[in-house]
Amino acid sequence: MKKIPATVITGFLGAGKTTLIRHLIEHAGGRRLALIINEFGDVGVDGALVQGCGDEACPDEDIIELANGCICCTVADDFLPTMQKLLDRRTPPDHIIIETSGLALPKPLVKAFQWPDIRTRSTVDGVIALIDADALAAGRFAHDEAALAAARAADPTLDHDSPIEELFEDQLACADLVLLNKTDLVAADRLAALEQGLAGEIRPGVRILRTARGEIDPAILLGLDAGAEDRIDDRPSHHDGEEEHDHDDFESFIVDLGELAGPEPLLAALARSIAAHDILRVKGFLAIEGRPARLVLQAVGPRIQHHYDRHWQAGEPRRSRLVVIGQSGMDRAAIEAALGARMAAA
Ligand SMILES: Nc1nc2c(ncn2[C@@H]2O[C@H](COP(=O)(O)OP(=O)(O)OP(=O)(O)O)[C@@H](O)[C@H]2O)c(=O)[nH]1
Repeated sequence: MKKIPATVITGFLGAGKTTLIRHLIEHAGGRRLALIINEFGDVGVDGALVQGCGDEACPDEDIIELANGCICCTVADDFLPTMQKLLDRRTPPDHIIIETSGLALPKPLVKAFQWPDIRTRSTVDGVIALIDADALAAGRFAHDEAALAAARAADPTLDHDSPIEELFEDQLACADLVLLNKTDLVAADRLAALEQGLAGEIRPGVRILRTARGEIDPAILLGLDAGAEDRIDDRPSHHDGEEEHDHDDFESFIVDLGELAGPEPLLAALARSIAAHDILRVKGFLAIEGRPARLVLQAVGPRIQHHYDRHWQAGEPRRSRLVVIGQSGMDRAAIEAALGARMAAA
């Protein structure tokens, strides 16, 4: 029996994983894809963005959201049963795409494919790591020596490097292919320097390709035939030997804003909040008075983007909700107040 190939898409918060997957679906070339989408926040924004794109390659029932925290920590409870159900289907998909949350370690997920019931029926075709070239060029993955020294002084038991840098390195070390994405935002000579830097973090033989908006021929991404679960020990991780790890370094919350008269005041407040607090990623949908369509809002670091994607549907509550993800200890109350959040009691 032919094993069903599965591709793991990893990459830090906002690197462009969902955008890449949308492109993949739109250019699937007759393959029937199933998607497993994992998010750190409690609101399934990525699933909602991919759902309803109306593509035959990926009907809505083939898009499965795992929103209960990072997939690397919920493998047994969420991921394995989901895979089993997909593989048990009378007509299983041709290829499974797994989008991990931006904070997930890919290795435990690859390891899950060693589980006997999965191993006989599916294989990891490849781990693809997306890198946000803009964020990398801005030094957002490199550790800040001064901040690390201060954190160590405050907590002498601190046994790891910057959590963002560790994640970044883990995701790269597990990859079979690296996509240096968002190349539209970075000059070509800078990109060459970034590639040189990345070369030291990846396994021998792994290629780095440049992409913008995840536009790449699916034939390059799918069919790597890596069988990654069979060579798991080749993929070093900062968390090797640990029974469990946690994501205590990061946290997320939802800001509920109701319907807005217009987006501008919120966009301005958000820009100020991102500059003032340890916010890494914001995403969600806004309802704007007099507008039949929902406004998608995305912020990755200081860069905020928004566009109307589709009409609010009948019965769908017109409300604005944002997921805010950042470093633990963010001043949630101050951020909520700045954004004008509706408090639960209001
Ligand atoms: N300029 C530019 N923007 C991009 C590119 N790829 C993605 N984006 C934008 O970056 C933002 C985040 O993209 P997503 O595809 O949602 O990123 P993600 O990795 O799925 O995000 P998380 O799931 O939150 O980790 C969105 O506003 C995208 O439109 C790119 O190549 N260039």
